[in-house]
Amino acid sequence: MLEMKNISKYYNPGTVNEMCLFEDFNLKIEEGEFLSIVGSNGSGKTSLLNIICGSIPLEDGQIYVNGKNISKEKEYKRNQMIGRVYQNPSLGTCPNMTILENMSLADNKGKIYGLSRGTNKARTPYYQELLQQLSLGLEDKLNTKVGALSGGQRQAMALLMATMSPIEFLILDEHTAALDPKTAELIMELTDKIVREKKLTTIMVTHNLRYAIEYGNRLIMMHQGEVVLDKKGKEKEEESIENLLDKFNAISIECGN
Ligand SMILES: Nc1ncnc2c1ncn2[C@@H]1O[C@H](COP(=O)(O)OP(=O)(O)OP(=O)(O)O)[C@@H](O)[C@H]1O
Repeated sequence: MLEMKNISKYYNPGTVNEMCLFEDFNLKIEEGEFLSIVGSNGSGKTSLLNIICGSIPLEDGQIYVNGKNISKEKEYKRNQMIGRVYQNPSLGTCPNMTILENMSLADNKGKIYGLSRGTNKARTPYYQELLQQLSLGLEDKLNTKVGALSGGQRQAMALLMATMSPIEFLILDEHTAALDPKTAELIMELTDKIVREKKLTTIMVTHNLRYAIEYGNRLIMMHQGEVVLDKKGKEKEEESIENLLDKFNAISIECGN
């Protein structure tokens, strides 16, 4: 379980550009939950993910994982229990390395030789088996540089690589936003399959309201650093794109947009 308690986050603190994004923010994510996060631009979605991953500092508050306070843990340490997939497919893979080398790198995540370029030949059949599940034919292109793959193929690999080592949390930061509709659909189906198989606690930021409704078992909407809608279970199942759009409109009107 992940718990964010009394979180305060300021950007540019102590300067004329100081901006308070989160003030006494609280969020609890249960083990095995698949949480979709939607919200207007600038509402704090990516900052929230960065706070969980330890990529940005906090002014105040604590983050607990299964009761353990990890607020002071460095990003690289938290990365051992977190798999993250970004909007840009290049960020989750090394374009100058081959598919085999990338798979090996992900396999070695968290180990002392984790940044080694060398590959463990004995693991090759296992990597091929994993790649086969993508149904993209990548298992036959092990020596192809990842930079030569399409965005969709790279994102499928990024997803596979992020979830190869044992992790507690999968963090998806608009991971289908840069893909064409058909490829985005494929990546979402693949995401759902991996999340179910590995029973991963998942946090997905998306601007795609249909994906937010269709996938996962909890949906929150953020606005100006606050959760303005939180639906779980049956309530979430009954949620519709129209309702979400109405909520978006209501928020915009409140803001005078
Ligand atoms: N490094 C930074 N320095 C200063 N302000 C920042 C920084 N990063 C984010 N912000 C501000 O914090 C607010 C929230 O940004 P964030 O990127 O978390 O929003 P978001 O909901 O992910 O937006 P989007 O949907 O556009 O990706 C915005 O007003 C943004 O300008």
